[in-house]
Amino acid sequence: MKATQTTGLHDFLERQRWFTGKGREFTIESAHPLSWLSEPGAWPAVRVELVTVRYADGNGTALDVYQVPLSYHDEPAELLAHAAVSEWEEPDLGGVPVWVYDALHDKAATALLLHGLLDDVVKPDLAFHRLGTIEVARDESSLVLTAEQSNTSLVYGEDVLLKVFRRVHHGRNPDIEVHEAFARHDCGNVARLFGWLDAEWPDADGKRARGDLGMYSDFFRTATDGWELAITSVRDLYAEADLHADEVGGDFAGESHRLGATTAEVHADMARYLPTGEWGPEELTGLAAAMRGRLADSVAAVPALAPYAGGLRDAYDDLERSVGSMPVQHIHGDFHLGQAMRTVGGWRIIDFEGEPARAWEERGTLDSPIRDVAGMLRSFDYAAQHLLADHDRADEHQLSYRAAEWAERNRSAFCEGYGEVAGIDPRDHAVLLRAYETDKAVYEVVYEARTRPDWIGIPLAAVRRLAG
Ligand SMILES: Nc1ncnc2c1ncn2[C@@H]1O[C@H](COP(=O)(O)OP(=O)(O)O)[C@@H](O)[C@H]1O
Ligand SMILES: O=P(O)(O)O[C@H]1O[C@H](CO)[C@@H](O[C@H]2O[C@H](CO)[C@@H](O)[C@H](O)[C@H]2O)[C@H](O)[C@H]1O
Repeated sequence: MKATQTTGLHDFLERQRWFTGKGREFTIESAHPLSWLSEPGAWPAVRVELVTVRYADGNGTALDVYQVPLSYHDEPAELLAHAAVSEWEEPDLGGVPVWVYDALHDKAATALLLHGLLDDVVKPDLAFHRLGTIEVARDESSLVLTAEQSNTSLVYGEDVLLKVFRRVHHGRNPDIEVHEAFARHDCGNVARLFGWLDAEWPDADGKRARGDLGMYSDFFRTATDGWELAITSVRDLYAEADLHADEVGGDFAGESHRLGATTAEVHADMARYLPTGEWGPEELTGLAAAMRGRLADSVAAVPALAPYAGGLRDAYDDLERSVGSMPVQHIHGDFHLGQAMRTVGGWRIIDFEGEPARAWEERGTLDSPIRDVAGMLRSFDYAAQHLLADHDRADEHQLSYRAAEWAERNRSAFCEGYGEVAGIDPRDHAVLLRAYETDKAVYEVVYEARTRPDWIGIPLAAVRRLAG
């Protein structure tokens, strides 16, 4: 690879929100091009590069593979200046100078990603898979969604969303796995899957294997996400200093109740159509050990956790001692208010990729649905507390009291809604719920320390409460 291509890709990655290696020293190990999506001789020439990044830390053994769809132009494309990657001489295009852009911002290139699906395109190392018919015009142009995220999503017209996975892995992507099972069995509550793109590329040992690159689904054009709705309700409550949560106009408890019911339906469908299992004492010991391990790593990363470590470990000891056995199944894995979209037809759940910090091999493994319930309960706490954290008002007794009241009301409503569908209120699994909530709050302390230090007080307050 020419030095200019390496440098260009290196600098481009560093500028991207989805690049998880920001702040770490890294080199571009290789860039593996997949087949051209464009016709020979056509400009722009378009293909996906799979870029392997090697990090200098961890003895230089840590590798990530990023998907970078590129469009190569034979002259500068002024309208794409914001999406410029670099310029170099491209050997696969006869060595001519090319101006290279992020293809996801280039409408001529994204058209090929739509046509690939509509025409069931198959190339030696990549294939588009379509499920049923899709109501979309061939010439519908695309827009990149601006929401902060770890992948890149495009919307074609008003109805078709293409989520391009940035960090790619061999094997099935759990987001596609869940959406495919739901689509094949006609389940509601999630976006309808229209299809996906997968590809084959060599891994670090040179072995070829397949992995998923993108997922096409329904776009909820008029939906608002649960986090936005919840914090509007919290703002209303703070504005009405003398009223209780159930007395103000923006009371959210009805929505929380319905979200609980929807969550239970999604869990029931995952249990029906995807693998399930049962964990006995051995697996529960393993689960408690994993939670203790995560706590130890987190204390090392964020020493502010240390005073609570003993109390937090009690939650894991209780789990190991008293749970005995439990059913496990596919779950969401990173469930919070931002993963629930309120449409006119009710709540829809998105993004089944699991926790971003979790090793890929662990994602999509079976777990208790109580982990998701715990995730959402933590989210109600966040929604209630975040305005106090933003304005440094956590010490105002009256507001803190109101925040706790809002969180409790909505956590309760969610559990009741869940229990009405599942037949058992998740709060009846108190030991399990406490252990999972503790595990999530510990994860959040590290997440906030790294990404939003001003918010670290939110999970730390929960840690204090959970440590007893
Ligand atoms: N089907 C959808 N309809 C409407 N908006 C969506 C849909 N899926 C995702 N979004 C929007 O895109 C954002 C990021 O999506 P998500 O699947 O969570 O991506 P990531 O895995 O990168 O976090 C969401 O917060 C939501 O605002
Ligand atoms: O949405 P992602 O899969 O990228 O999840 C990560 O980012 C979330 C933040 O957006 C983070 O969630 C935490 O903050 C939320 C408010 O912004 C709150 O509702 C969640 O309860 C809290 O955990 C999530 O943990 C992280 O994995």
